[in-house]
Amino acid sequence: MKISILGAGAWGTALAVQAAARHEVLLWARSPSAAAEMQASRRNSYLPETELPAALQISADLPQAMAHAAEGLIIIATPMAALREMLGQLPAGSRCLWLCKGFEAGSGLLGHEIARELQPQSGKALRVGILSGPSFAQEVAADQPTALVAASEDEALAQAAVNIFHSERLRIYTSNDPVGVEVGGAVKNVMAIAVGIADGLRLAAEAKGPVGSAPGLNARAALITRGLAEMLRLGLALGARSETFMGLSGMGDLVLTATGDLSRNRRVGLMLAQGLPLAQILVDLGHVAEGVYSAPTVLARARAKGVDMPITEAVVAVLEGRLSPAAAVDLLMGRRARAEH
Ligand SMILES: NC(=O)C1=CN([C@@H]2O[C@H](COP(=O)(O)OP(=O)(O)OC[C@H]3O[C@@H](n4cnc5c(N)ncnc54)[C@H](O)[C@@H]3O)[C@@H](O)[C@H]2O)C=CC1
Ligand SMILES: O=C(CO)COP(=O)(O)O
Repeated sequence: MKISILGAGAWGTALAVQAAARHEVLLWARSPSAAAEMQASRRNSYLPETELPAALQISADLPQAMAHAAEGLIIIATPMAALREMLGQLPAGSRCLWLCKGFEAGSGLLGHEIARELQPQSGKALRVGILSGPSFAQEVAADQPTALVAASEDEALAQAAVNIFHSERLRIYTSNDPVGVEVGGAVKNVMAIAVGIADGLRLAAEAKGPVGSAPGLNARAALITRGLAEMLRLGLALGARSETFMGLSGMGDLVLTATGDLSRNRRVGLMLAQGLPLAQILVDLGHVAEGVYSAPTVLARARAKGVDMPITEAVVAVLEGRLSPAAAVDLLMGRRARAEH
């Protein structure tokens, strides 16, 4: 199978390395100098520990990448901000899965909504879906066991993802609930920032001496659980099925991202708790942290549907500098008592 992966960040590169063992894979980087550097060194600075296999083709030529997989599969591995641009350039009839997790800033749309918006304009019958789930790029590149879910209204496309990627190290499940899978991927990033903030406050308190009333492990479990409740509420309001949120793209990815220090979104929260300014955090990170861009749109869509998302609201207030990390925790703890569901 010929596969083109558009976007040579950490995740696109990890999946390219995995797939290159069994398929003819071309990895597209938007920067010609980055592509040339990868070609020469067989390394990518976004995933520095991983050697790029000799069989992996690298190119900065987008038409060439599109043509390579005209009869195969195109994977969009850019940040969410570039998904619309990439979808808009797909040749008619392409089969495409994207890896980005988030709501588009500005429009507030999920990936499948953007794809739907583009279909009638271009007259192209695209076949699209999402590949999501708990998957740190570094672990996938290192061949560590991982499970993902391929979601599409096109059952044959989700099945194609299984045929292409399923292996002893990478299990691919299918889902016909793209709304649920996308809401899970977008909201878990916001919750990872929230948990990072709480954990960061605890670490800062521990460093100073007796912990006092700083958030502890109880607070972490509470944030993850109530974060899942927010994710579920928004998902149901947008038409998702509840069982999707108990799966890999919901609870699975939420637990991974909220607790795993490889998460960039969690690291944003940890650094916010240290009092670092967001602009500096984003520069230091060197990678995309989608939750930063999605949080306001998650909140806007929740408000439009009358869905209560207090953790998301607190994260947005911290990101916008309207609330300190400590005040955000106090605000969440000070909410009136209510039934759990
Ligand atoms: N890194 C991970 O473990 C995982 C990431 N994801 C998702 O995959 C997406 C990509 O993440 P990463 O690869 O980790 O990001 P990254 O920050 O490592 O790399 C981003 C890449 O996208 C490129 N890029 C940025 N803007 C672009 C544009 N307008 N057009 C084309 N390319 C552009 C950058 O040059 C860079 O190569 C995100 O939505 C992320 O949430 C999903 C699962 C796992
Ligand atoms: O989506 C991810 C793991 O499934 C990666 O999370 P971060 O973007 O927070 O690193």
